[in-house]
Amino acid sequence: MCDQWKEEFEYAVQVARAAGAVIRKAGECEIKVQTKSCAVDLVTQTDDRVEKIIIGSLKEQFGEGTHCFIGEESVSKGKPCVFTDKPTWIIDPVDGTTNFVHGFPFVAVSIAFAVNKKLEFGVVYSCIEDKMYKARKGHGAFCDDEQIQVSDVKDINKSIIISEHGTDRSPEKVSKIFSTMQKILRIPVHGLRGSGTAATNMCLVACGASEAFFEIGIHCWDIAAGVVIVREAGGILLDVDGGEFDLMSRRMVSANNKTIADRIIKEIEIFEVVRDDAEI
Ligand SMILES: O=P(O)(O)O[C@H]1[C@H](O)[C@@H](O)[C@H](O)[C@@H](O)[C@@H]1O
Ligand SMILES: [Mg+2]
Repeated sequence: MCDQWKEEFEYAVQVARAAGAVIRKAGECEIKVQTKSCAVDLVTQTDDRVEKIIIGSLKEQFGEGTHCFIGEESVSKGKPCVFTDKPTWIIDPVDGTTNFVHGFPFVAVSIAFAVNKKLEFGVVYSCIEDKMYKARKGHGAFCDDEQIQVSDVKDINKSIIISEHGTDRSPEKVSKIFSTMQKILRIPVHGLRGSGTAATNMCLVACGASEAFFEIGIHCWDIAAGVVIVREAGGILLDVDGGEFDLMSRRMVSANNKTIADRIIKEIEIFEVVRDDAEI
């Protein structure tokens, strides 16, 4: 029983590695860029192609009927984002599409698996760096074959904090995001960072390179795999108001410990976002 989902986990690692190879290869050719919700929300043929490869191989391996799939590109094409109790794969084929387009070298494949709405495992393949982050509930978190752990820093003044500004550039949101960043810088913290991929940002918290990553506006596919990796590395997840973390809420603080999380939360200026599972 304790080894439940081991086969799915190991297969997800293989699929993520193969998907990463496709992304690397595609990055060597001309990239045709299109936009989704706005002029800075980029998508490429590679995003679509890689999502089809991942979902296709998972369906072939585990059968179509019993497993459900939430994939960034399928949802952006109108597939409802419904999170049920059924075994569900949550996939971001190319996390860091803007980085991919620009040759900025942080791009990740993110694959998570949940049952009864509880995340069982997560795989984040940072494919340009060639680093495979993975974690299964109760089995620890790893980068390649090395076990990873969050940092033990409790003093916010000795921390590096990660955040991102996302693709919504409405003046009210941009000003809240930057006001929060200013307040955090002035605590002061050692530094503020952002890799351009939420999945990778979470792995940076999990391996102790950063004490916390927070963002409002991310989607479940950006962070689902990272959630398991952070938890299994000893870290915590909270909502941006300090309440319980909710995968569909598009709000998240991941941190090495509660002291750091609470201190960051004090500074976050919250703005409204539409939930991933909202009925539209
Ligand atoms: O590259 P994506 O899969 O679209 O994910 C991005 C997201 O769109 C952006 O809002 C976040 O700030 C980035 O950290 C994501 O990973
Ligand atoms: Mg993403």
